Amino acid sequence: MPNLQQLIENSRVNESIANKLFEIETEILACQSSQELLQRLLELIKEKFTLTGISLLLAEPTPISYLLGVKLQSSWHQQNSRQVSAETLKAFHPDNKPLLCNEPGSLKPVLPQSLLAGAESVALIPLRLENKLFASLLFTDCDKNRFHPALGTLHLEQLGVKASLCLSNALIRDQLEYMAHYDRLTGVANRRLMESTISEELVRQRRYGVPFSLLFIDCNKFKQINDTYGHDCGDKVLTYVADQLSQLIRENDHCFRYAGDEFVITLAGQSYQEARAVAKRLMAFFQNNPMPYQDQKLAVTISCGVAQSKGQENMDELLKAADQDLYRIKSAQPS
Ligand SMILES: Nc1nc2c(ncn2[C@@H]2O[C@H](COP(=O)(O)OP(=O)(O)OP(=O)(O)O)[C@@H](O)[C@H]2O)c(=O)[nH]1
Repeated sequence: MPNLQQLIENSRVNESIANKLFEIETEILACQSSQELLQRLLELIKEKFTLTGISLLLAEPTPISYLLGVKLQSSWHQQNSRQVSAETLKAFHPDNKPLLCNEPGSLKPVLPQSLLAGAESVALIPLRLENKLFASLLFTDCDKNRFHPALGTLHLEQLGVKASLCLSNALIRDQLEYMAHYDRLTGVANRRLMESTISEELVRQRRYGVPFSLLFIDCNKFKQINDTYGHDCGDKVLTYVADQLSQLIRENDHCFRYAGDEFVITLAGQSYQEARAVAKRLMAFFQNNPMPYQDQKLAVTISCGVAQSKGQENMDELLKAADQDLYRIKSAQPS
């Protein structure tokens, strides 16, 4: 039977842990995005619970790949997270509860190399989104007894549930932000984001006198693709075009879906001649690279109109000039 002194000491420890969890929850609730939340969560846990190491194991495929896609390549994710198959992760949490282990060797396949050296015991805490396992928080400690399997996991469960709830909130914000600015089918930015990008570029051009050009792009005979191969194939073509365009332009250029089969690319700091050269390069790429579709190669080609801002015109005038150039190019093509 624990004596009174021990009970008082236990309750003091519990209260201290509850306070730390409350502080973490309060801070992460204020985060504006899921990315900010994950970063802050890991920093706070490591600091408040003085862990040897901490990392994030992300279930692959993730239920939010369209939100995480690009972010996974960031240096933060490279250093602090790791993708693990959803099946492997699920096997650690058969009852959705945290896993404690002081035989870290058995977790070697999922333990990041950087944490392996100082790990004598490990805790894995499941994070869930809409009832699906999304990730596991991975804690390591140099004390073999810190995460001894015989210990209770109530506090870790609370941490997992609270972090999951806060993450769900942040993801709703991310999704709203994404829907407002990105095209769900192709993943490239939408017309709304295009408008603010062009406005900013025009201001920059007027202030610093740097050139600014844009391309107005249309897929050739797209209606025919839809009519011949079906709407799903048409959707794949649009995604293919958007992916290729995004990869073919520079980091500070941007690709937007304008409408239907039309895309706009902004070329920061590029003159008319340079923009023409980009247009030529993009059109040639599609001429030479038909889209793999089922067991065929589908001809997918584009036409590009070009316009350069001279510093006087507004966004609509600039887009109109590029559209007229596109019309001129399309009219010259054999039907
Ligand atoms: N599959 C699919 N089709 C779309 C989408 N949005 C628009 N469309 C179709 O895109 C087609 C565009 O047709 P047009 O503007 O005539 O283009 P086109 O056939 O490429 O004609 P040209 O530009 O003269 O070569 C229309 O049939 C639209 O229904 C979409 O998200 N997915």
